[in-house]
Amino acid sequence: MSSTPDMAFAPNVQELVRSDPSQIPENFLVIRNEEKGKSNNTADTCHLSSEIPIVDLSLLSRGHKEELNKLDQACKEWGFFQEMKDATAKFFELPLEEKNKIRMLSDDFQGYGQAYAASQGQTLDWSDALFLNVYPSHHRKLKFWPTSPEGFTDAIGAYSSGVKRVGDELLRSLSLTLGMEKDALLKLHQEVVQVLRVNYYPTCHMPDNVLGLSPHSDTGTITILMQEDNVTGLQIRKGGEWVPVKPIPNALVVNVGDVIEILSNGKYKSIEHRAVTTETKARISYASFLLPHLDVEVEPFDHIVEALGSRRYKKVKYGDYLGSSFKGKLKGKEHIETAKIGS
Ligand SMILES: O=C(O)CCC(=O)C(=O)O
Ligand SMILES: [Fe+2]
Repeated sequence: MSSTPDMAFAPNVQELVRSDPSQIPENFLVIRNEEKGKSNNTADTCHLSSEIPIVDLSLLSRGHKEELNKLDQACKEWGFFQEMKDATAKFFELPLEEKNKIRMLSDDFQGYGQAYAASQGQTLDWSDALFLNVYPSHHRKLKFWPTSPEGFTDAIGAYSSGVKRVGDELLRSLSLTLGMEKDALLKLHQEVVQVLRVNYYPTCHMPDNVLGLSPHSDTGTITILMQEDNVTGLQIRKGGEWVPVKPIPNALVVNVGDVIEILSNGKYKSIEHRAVTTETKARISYASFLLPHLDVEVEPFDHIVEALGSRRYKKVKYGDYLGSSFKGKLKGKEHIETAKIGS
């Protein structure tokens, strides 16, 4: 996985706001046509948030004693979730030159910087990010891991191991839901690749004129997102509307990614989502992307194709699919069109 972000034209957003909170450089300005005349940052669409399904993880594997034990373990990692939040907040408060010690380089997407600054002239997102490979462990490049504040590396490790357990459990449940034996998806992945992206969204004095993160779907299998409890920023597109996903304390948000859409032959669609900023509160979110090994060939399952009557997606090598997604700017659900038959 590699990208070529050219940080020369993508400024650090946190620093921009720190130096002059009233300036918004032109290349960040977006025209949000779809919301003419109303602000989606406010509460007017919040009631829709209640339609987002809430799944109690402990019920997913009811009856499987062994699974329950594993979940119990995963939930005990909850303390590590708070440690992760505390350490991350301290990291982002460090001076820029300190954070830049682990900045993204042009030949790797890992580190601290502005992800998806893919080409000059594109609209930029109002956020900075820390991007790290966490699993398999031998993918970790520790030179990009923050050494300050002290203990941050351990906090990331503990948090990611909790997320991994939850992720394995979700993949087992999804296998059953897709009509297969419970380890089918885990086997298909060969080894589940887990990548962490910590997003930092500074405040913006004109939040309706920028986007924290442009609309996109995640290219992996599922994404497990931890949000802060006290500020809403994530929105999902549902029935043509942007619906805010209000944080629920101690709950993780699970997004279905493009890989599930392909494997399920479109039965489950990847979720289009974006992040908005607010005028008064900076926001941090923690996205753990679970992906197949890059060599895995992803194509619709035969039994689902037979049931639906036609094959709608091509076979794609996951590494190629992911690699080409890094080349352009995030654009809604455009990327998955390249995997559709007839495209
Ligand atoms: O900040 C959020 O809630 C969304 C993050 C996200 O979509 C991503 O990192 O892919
Ligand atoms: Fe996302």
